[in-house]
Amino acid sequence: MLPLLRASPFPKPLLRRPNCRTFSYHPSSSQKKTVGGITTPDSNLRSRRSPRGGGPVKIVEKCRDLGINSGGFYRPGYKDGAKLRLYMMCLGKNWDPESRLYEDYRQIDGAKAPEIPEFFRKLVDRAIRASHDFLRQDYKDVNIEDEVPNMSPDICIVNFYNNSGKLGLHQDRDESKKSLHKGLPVISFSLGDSAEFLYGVERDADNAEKVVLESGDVLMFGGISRLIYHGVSCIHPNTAPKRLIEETKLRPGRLNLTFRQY
Ligand SMILES: O=C(O)CCC(=O)C(=O)O
Ligand SMILES: [Fe+2]
Repeated sequence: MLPLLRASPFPKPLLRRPNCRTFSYHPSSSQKKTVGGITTPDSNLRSRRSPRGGGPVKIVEKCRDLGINSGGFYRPGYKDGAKLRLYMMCLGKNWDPESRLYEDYRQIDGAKAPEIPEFFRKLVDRAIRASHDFLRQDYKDVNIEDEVPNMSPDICIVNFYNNSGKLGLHQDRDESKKSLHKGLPVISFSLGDSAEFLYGVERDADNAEKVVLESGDVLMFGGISRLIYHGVSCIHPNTAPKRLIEETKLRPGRLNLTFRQY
């Protein structure tokens, strides 16, 4: 269970239902689907090894490398002592699920957060540009900068879910007021097994929208959707691309990287 959320200190319009939109683009099926509230553009994350050196294999290898060193993966807990159903590692800044604060040194072992690798930042940049191209092409009436404002990530939270992993509905709202007010997007990369991702204007899992995030999908929520409730209801076992597993020996489960700007 997530701790109770405080009343929002942020302007109401960020949560207004009529303006919530989702654009979802699944490059694997060449299908463009509008599902209402968030953006998932083509990310180049599906190509085996991107020519510019930022493909999924390299991301998994980098996360593994960082994950076993200082500041690497651990199983975080909430205030009430319950453990999250995932392993987490923070890059750039540490985020503590118990206090909901960003800190230089994490509570569990005093480790400093490793730097965000430069090629991760480049991938984020490319994903933002891809989403702008996508919006320009298919949603001529939207203001691109309002929908997906540009941002430069200084936080990356890396989660690893095994096959029984999940994450309750929550808002990402611990970044600076300025960042939230501007609607700077949360940009999420999914690798490995697919996940059922829930989202909605309210914290109500029964009535939340659903989208399956596959390996290689990028999902963004910014602008008016920045404070959308979201979570992972389940992982679909054995759905990771075979090649990715063969090349990385990634264990069963799902790796997710979310980037934000504090
Ligand atoms: O794993 C995901 O897709 C979501 C992760 C998330 O919401 C978070 O880290 O705040
Ligand atoms: Fe989140």
